Parts: sequence; C-alpha cells; structure tokens
Amino acid sequence: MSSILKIEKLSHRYATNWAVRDINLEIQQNGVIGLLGSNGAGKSTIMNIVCGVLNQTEGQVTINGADTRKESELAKQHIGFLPQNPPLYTDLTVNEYLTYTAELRMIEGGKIKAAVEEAKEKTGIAHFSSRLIKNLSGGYRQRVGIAQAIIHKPKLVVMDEPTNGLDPNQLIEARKLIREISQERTVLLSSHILSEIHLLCREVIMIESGRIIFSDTMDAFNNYLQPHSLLVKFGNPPSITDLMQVKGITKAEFLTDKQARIFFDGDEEIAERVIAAGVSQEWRIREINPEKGLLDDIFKQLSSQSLQ
Ligand SMILES: Nc1ncnc2c1ncn2[C@@H]1O[C@H](COP(=O)(O)OP(=O)(O)OP(=O)(O)O)[C@@H](O)[C@H]1O
Repeated sequence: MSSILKIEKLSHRYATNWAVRDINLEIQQNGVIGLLGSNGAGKSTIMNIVCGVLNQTEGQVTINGADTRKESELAKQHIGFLPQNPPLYTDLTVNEYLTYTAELRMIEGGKIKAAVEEAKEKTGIAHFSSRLIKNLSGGYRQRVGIAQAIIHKPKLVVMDEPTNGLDPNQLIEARKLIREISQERTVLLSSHILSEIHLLCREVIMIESGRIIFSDTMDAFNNYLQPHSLLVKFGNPPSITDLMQVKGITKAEFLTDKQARIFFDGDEEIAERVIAAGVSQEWRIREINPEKGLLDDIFKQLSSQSLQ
C-alpha cells in the first residue's frame, strides 16, 4: 500500500538562499502530525510544496503514490489545504463559497450539494449556510476554511498554523475539530508553539533552518521535556551551601531573596528530598515547581545533536 505522504530528498531555494534542505519523511497512518519550528524555519515552504502551490528545487513528493509534479491532478485529489491565510471569498455566503470550492475540486455536479452539506455538518457551520462569510467571527471563518479543505474527502489535510490568532474558546473548538478530522484522514499541521503541537499531535517533526532535527512520536519527544530544574520558594531561605547538601542537587542559584532554582540530573525523587530537608531545617517551603525545558533549549539541544 502507498504511503499517504512521502517526501524524498526535498530541497528548496529562493533565489540564492536554501529554505529547505534534504527533507525525508513518510506518513502511513491517520492522525495529527505536527511540523514544529520557529519563524522562518521552513514550515510554510514545505507545506506549499506538498500542496503543489510551490515547485521544489530538488526532490520528490508523492501523495498516495502520485508524484505532485508529474501527476499533479491525481495527487491534488488527495490533498486538502488550509493556508496560513485561508482563501475565503468574504462577499459570498457559506453555501456559495463551499459550492464554488466543490466545483474547483471537480466534484460531479450531482454530488456537490451532498458534499457541501457533509462538510458543513463536519465543521459545525450548517446553521450559517446563508450567512455572508464577512459576517462570521474569526473562529467560524476558520471552520469555513477547514470545510473547503475536506470537501472532497482528501486522505491528507495540510493546515498551516491553523490555531494562530484564535481566542481561547475558539482554540478549544478548533483543536476538537482537528482531532475529529484526523480520525478519518491524516492532518499535517504546523505551529511554532510547542504546547499546541503537544496537545494535538501523535507525531512531531521538528524543523530548524530548513532541516529536520527531530522526527518521532510525541512520547519520544516528551523525553526531552523531562524537568531538570525546580523552582522553590522559601519562607526562611537556606544558604546555597545548605541546599547543596541535599543529595542529587548539581547546582543552585537564588533568583530573588526567597526563590531559588535548583538543578538536578534526572532524579525523580529530588522534590521529596528537598521537602524533607526543608522540613527538618525549617526552610518553610511555600512552593515547589518542576521547570520543563524551554523550546529554545530543546531546539539548541536537538540541533547540536543533529550536527554531531
Ligand atoms: N517568497 C520568498 N522569497 C524569498 N525567501 C523566502 C520566500 N518565502 C520564504 N522565504 C524565506 O525562506 C525561509 C523559510 O520561510 P518559511 O515561510 O517557509 O518559514 P516558516 O517556518 O513557515 O516561518 P513562519 O512561521 O514565519 O511562516 C525564511 O528564511 C524566509 O525568509
């Protein structure tokens, strides 16, 4: 059976600058796959190439076995695309716009109405069928954008930063919708926000300077997020020397006169030992919080490993 998406030795150059270098990737199952990278890492370039909006300089992309350049019509039948700015015609009603996108997707005339109804139903916009798109909220416009991306039931839906700019309630709804869509098809989405990828994705592909620096399941990625420091607030702060007496602490520093950052090396019982020492020496611990690795640190760590 063909992979849903296969990317081989993909590179892209704008004028003289390489934006994407030697990307290899294969997706065989449904679910949400996250493309994570900071601004300018190359996410949109990869997505535009996958969707056939941009011709790559080198390499090959196949969607369900069809080469996006040599068999572009066939490949595009299996792709739905929600670009960073959804291509909405805001003077059309939801029905008019979705009918138009169904025609663009070459759905047979007799099947268009049913396809529009199904896409509206799936994305929860059926009650806005006759509303002009310009009179919809940002969250609902986003749903219309998603509806046009799934109207032809593609195997792969590509979403470029789909949760960007949504308010907290819209975010929850959008995540729910993306998860639902991923039950029946593969969703490849990009974000520069680690927590967003963390919440949504089964697999994560991390990009930096146009190269993949990590590609694995979210569980494997979580290993990089194990805390290596604790933030501790004291009522009666100890000295650094006292803190360093606790077994497992590798370094300690005070951030304020009451709050310290304590570093340790992958020791799961460290918090218990700090609390025990705090009780016996009356440090009056008020708060103790593990600090997860910052995205910047993880990027640095992974990119230095990938260069080794
Ligand atoms: N049309 C273009 N012409 C020249 N350079 C470009 C063009 N589009 C993107 N670039 C450059 O290519 C690199 C990758 O950009 P790309 O937009 O793919 O990154 P991104 O990860 O999607 O970033 P963002 O999150 O900011 O959209 C950047 O250095 C960018 O400046």
